[in-house]
Amino acid sequence: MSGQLIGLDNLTVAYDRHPAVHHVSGSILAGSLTAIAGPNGAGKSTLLKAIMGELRPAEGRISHRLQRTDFGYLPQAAEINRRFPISVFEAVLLGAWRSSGAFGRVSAHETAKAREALSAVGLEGFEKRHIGSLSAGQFQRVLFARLLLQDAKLILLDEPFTAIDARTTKDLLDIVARWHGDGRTVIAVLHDFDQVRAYFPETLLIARTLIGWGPTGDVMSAANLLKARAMAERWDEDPRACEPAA
Ligand SMILES: Nc1ncnc2c1ncn2[C@@H]1O[C@H](COP(=O)(O)OP(=O)(O)OP(=O)(O)O)[C@@H](O)[C@H]1O
Repeated sequence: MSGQLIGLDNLTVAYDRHPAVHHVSGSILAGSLTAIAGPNGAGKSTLLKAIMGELRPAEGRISHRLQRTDFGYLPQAAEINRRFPISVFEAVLLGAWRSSGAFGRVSAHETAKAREALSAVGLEGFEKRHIGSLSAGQFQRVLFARLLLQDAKLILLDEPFTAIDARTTKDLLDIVARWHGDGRTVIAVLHDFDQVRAYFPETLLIARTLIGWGPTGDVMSAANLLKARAMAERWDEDPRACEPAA
């Protein structure tokens, strides 16, 4: 692992002036594999979208030297429209736009790489299927194949294993490990603490404010998890409350 890839400096992100993420500072190191964990409504997806550049900071800043094409982003399943009339193979080839351009011709090399990516996610033979006809797990495999083709330096995954069966999750976690082994930087929003502990060396635990960020074993302590839960209970009592517990 080398130096900082992304710096967060006193980052606050808001919707209609209501902060969802408060005053987060820290570094994502190049080549790191980080889970973002926290209760529902903690600001995990908001933080990921801010890192992506999809949401602008209300306060503070995000610093990096990455190009737009260096980011690979997998949104939550609910945010993806599967009625788009394209085949599995076409969906995977969308990952090649970095080299082919949005309307460019796809080279034989990219076509071969798309086939390779489909094989890596266990979807050989699915090339012509319409994406709308796939199961949730099969579709998630397609999206991972697309990311494989994209060749991004930083890969951001928002709840990639929600509603995905154990076998598919294991296969996709192997791909995450492969990205990490290749030296890519991966950040994933996850709900399953066992997965976080088993596969992610670093964790950023958030409950609107940062609770901990560092080695997973230290951050996912009983005391920190209790603190996160207590903060979430406070929002349930008063949904507008957004300042951290003292
Ligand atoms: N587009 C939006 N407009 C207004 N408020 C939003 C918007 N998106 C999220 N929020 C609010 O911001 C807060 C953080 O939401 P976010 O989706 O980032 O949380 P999360 O930790 O990813 O939650 P979950 O685990 O439930 O997916 C929540 O109170 C949510 O209602």
